[in-house]
Amino acid sequence: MHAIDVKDLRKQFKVQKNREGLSGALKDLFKRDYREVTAVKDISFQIPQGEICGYIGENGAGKSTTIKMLTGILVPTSGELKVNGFIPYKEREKFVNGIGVVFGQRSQLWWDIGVIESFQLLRKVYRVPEAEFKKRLDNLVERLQLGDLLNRPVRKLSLGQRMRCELVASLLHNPSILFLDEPTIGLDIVVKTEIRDFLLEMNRQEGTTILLTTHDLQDIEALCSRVIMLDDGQIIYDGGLDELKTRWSKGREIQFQFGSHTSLTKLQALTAGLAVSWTIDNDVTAKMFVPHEVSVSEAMGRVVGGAEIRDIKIFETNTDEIVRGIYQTGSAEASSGTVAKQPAEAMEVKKEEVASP
Ligand SMILES: Nc1ncnc2c1ncn2[C@@H]1O[C@H](COP(=O)(O)OP(=O)(O)OP(=O)(O)O)[C@@H](O)[C@H]1O
Repeated sequence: MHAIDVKDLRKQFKVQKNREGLSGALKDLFKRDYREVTAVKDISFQIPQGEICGYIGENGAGKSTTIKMLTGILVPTSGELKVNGFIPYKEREKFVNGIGVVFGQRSQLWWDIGVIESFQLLRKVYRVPEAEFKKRLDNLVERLQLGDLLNRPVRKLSLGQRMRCELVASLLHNPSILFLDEPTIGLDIVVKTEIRDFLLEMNRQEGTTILLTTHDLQDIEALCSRVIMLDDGQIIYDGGLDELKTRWSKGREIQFQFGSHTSLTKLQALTAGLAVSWTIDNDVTAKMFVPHEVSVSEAMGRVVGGAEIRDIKIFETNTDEIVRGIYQTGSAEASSGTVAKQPAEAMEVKKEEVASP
């Protein structure tokens, strides 16, 4: 059984149209016009147990709407979804025991009471036996170094401290799937690193499945072996991070430090016939850009065979730049021919939009 199984999932919202001017406002009072916004357009994917998958896309791509459907907050307009074998919006009571959720911009802790009291309340909500709760809490408190924060009210915590508490809160009932929506937003690099290390360790030790939405691609680099990219409600890429880099990076840059004075003419002569380009940094340092269609080893071989080399640096492809490039060009399908599908014809909203509590 997959941890998450989604087939042709779609979500449409009815949004009220506002007519212009005073007469428009008056007309709106008597007869409202609506338009439909399709936030998620018939997407399909499966996530096996124990995987950490990044779910990325520009603002408004449909990430949060998907997470809300997966966690039972929203009812899909059409399509199928199963999380831990349950249909989230139908079987909520059984379902919530197996999942943990952290929304980076919203707290699940009570603002004015001590952290430990919030945890105790959550223990009751999830019906975790006291002994099991204590064992789990001690372990999480140690791993996330929360010791002296437990008695403070949440409103007195820094963002980093609160986020570590949010993680503990989401894990107290030992869920097998964790949904994280922007878990490192606004945090400094030290706390971000602590949280990433903790998540990795938990995934390795306990096999927790994690679906992570983030705008911080370093989160993805640090944690995810797989990434699903959304654009305008559709999946435009689903695969490995390395493959994403290879497929969309334009090439590699290699910096050489030479043993003696060099020049553009000399370097171009060395790589004559290859479609590489050179930039001179100073008398002894230059960068060679090798596009994908040219073999890196052949290009390097030519330079190494024809000049005295002191040092070579190969620059890693920068995921930020690649992903931003894909966003800017609109749909990545244009350049890749990956998963993307055409949206189905608009469908009527058949069910309640928001799941009943
Ligand atoms: N309750 C709602 N009513 C109407 N439209 C909505 C509602 N929720 C989301 N939308 C619309 O659906 C689209 C997808 O929104 P969603 O919040 O899922 O995107 P996102 O990828 O999570 O964006 P962000 O990165 O900004 O959080 C947007 O056009 C948004 O305006």
